[in-house]
Amino acid sequence: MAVDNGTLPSGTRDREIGAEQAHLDRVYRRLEEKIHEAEFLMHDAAQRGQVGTPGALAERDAQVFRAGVHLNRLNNEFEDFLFGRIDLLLGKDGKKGPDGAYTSIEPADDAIRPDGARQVADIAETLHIGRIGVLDADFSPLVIDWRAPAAAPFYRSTPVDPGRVVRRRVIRSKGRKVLGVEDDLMRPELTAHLDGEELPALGDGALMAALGQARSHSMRDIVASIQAEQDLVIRAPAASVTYVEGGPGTGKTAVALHRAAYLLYQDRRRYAGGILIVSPTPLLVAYTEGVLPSLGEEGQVAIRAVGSLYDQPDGAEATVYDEPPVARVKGSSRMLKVLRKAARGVLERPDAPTLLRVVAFGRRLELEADELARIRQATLGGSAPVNLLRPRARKLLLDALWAKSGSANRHSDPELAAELRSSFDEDVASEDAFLAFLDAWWPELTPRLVLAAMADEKRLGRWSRRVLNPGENRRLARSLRREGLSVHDVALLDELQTMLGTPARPKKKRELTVSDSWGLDQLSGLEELMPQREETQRERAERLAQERVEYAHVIVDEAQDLTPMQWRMVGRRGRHATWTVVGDPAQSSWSDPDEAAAARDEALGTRPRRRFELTVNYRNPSEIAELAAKVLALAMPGTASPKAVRSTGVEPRFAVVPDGDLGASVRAEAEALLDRVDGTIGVVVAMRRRAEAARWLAELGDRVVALGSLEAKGLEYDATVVVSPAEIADESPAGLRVLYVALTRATQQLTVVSGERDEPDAAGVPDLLRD
Ligand SMILES: Nc1ncnc2c1ncn2[C@@H]1O[C@H](COP(=O)(O)OP(=O)(O)OP(=O)(O)O)[C@@H](O)[C@H]1O
Repeated sequence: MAVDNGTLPSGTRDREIGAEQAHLDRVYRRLEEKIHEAEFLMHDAAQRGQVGTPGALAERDAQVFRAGVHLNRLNNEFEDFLFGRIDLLLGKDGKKGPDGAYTSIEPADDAIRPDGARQVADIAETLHIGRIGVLDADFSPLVIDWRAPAAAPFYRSTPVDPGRVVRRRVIRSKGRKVLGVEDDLMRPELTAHLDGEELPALGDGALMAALGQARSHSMRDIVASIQAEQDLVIRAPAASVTYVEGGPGTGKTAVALHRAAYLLYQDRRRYAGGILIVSPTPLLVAYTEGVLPSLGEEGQVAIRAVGSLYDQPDGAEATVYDEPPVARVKGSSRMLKVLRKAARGVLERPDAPTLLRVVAFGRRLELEADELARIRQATLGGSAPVNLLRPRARKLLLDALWAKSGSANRHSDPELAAELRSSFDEDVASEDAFLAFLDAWWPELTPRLVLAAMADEKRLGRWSRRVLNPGENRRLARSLRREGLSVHDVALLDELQTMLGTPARPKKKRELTVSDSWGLDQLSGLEELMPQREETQRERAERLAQERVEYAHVIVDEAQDLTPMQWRMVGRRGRHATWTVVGDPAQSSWSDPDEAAAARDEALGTRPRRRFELTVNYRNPSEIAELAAKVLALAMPGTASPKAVRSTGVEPRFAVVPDGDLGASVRAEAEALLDRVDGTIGVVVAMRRRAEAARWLAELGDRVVALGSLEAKGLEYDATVVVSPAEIADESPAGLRVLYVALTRATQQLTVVSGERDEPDAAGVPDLLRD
């Protein structure tokens, strides 16, 4: 095989790029034809509109909508629209699938022949892979959608198990221009010919090219370089629970996002119910938000931070992080018992009315405090949602007043007696005094109201007796008195919403949009180029959350971090869903992983699990991965680190700061890194130093970001500065695991800054990072 190690004729690269350019030109010509088809459709639809019957008008609207979306999409110049190519040997059975490609994975027995000492073969099929599929006018595939079965060998083939693939090529293009190609040979020993010419291989391979690129503040898709073990997860059937574990940088988040796009492609009808991706922080949501649109999927997927899963009526967002001891209480399933008592006990307010006085049948009737308390207790028996018990409370009040009125024995005839009772009820229940009393005595409760009541330490103490100790009770009440919602409060609010229930109200009918009226059945021909919805991802997420619907598939990223209460909240959104759960126990910031695992199992129910493991670290160079492994050995002895796939030759740097001068030193280290890397720099500090660190770095521009250790979850930077490992490790019972997360965020360079507390040695290496 002709490999480009400097020996290939100089024109080979230009010729190969020229061939790909010719193919891309052909694809664009075909796309232009499709634009004309779409324009024709719009024109035709406008004509139909003139007919004027309601049916014709609706049809016109639908057609104009579809054609408009279609045009829009086609007119967009996709970066990397076409990104891959595979050159394949003849298949075993010579059969073609619906996309026009041969279906066999294995080569035919005589595909490879000996030729003296060499093995030779002819390329029987060349497929181009892209973000969406495009068929030529004769239905031959010009571009295969990356999610189609025929594209799977592009990802699955390896030199150990090449199947029919001889050469895998990644094509770099921008708009209509091919910029370069990177080849990987799956059968390097083979001399293969295409159209009589020997097949050359150019470049160092696409993966290394992708991994070496500078990072920005948005994650990129990895569609051109998905690796075989990742592809297995992405294409796993969506039955029950797909469970994926892997260390830092193994591509769990990337795989989860590509899986969402794959599932939609596979079964759009099934996932019309929506896919929910739960992410640990708003920062990670912002970082990953662009990946699905780049894969051609937006509308059906909602990416939400776990702290904004429950929509506040006032649109408030949870921004506060609780101190670890408080977070531990709020996240624990012990809170369930406390919340149940609070949701009911909150009706006993100090300012609740203690006397009901009405006039009925000309008599004054009264119910006093102890009678009212008995009625409340009788109403609250059982576990029905409190807000739904108001009609029952009203009924029991009327019963008690009726008994007091002495009218029960006025008639022996049951019909007359019933009539009298009903006119009594009508009289009393329409009386202003009764209505005002009911509103004050049994108001409609909101989760925020109950949480606010729990801020009163004495009342909370009554509800948490024998569940929380006095110290926990005090800290919890104090945290609820503070301004702003914490991330952990959100799961409590969501639980309370379930306990309180929402009284039935007349429903506002959602406006029927064109895309709703146009069923998926009716799509034809052009759909490979069209998104199905006009809503953006964010709008869709907001609408789904507002309607509090359940989802058809739930993907949980950084699953190791969900607390038991958060698992309950997420579980309620996927009671009938299939699930993909990705995580790494070694990165868990939750202090009691066993309790969280039990809650996870409860949320996922008895659905069978299919487990996958990702084993290769694509983020950190080996120099950084080796340092992080020392903390892993302390945090989770016996756990294997993922293998780093590359090395940069740059060892981590250790800096020691005389106490008191931390800010200036950290700023100097970050500034130095600005010259050494092209992309972003993350400075990770203990949570309590977040605000301070933002001030230290304020003038360094937007390539530098200050992060609390918990906020660093899932993110990555070209370079990181980790400030005082000991401070991060001491901050919570899960501190060593949080430090492990902090140390594994860099793609190029790492600087560790230590203070006295870190006990650095002469070389500046802190105690925690020494052998
Ligand atoms: N096949 C691949 N080709 C190119 N880049 C890849 C590939 N797989 C992963 N990466 C890159 O490696 C980095 C780490 O991926 P990702 O963030 O998905 O890992 P993770 O397992 O979620 O990490 P963590 O557990 O630390 O959050 C990302 O920049 C991602 O784009």
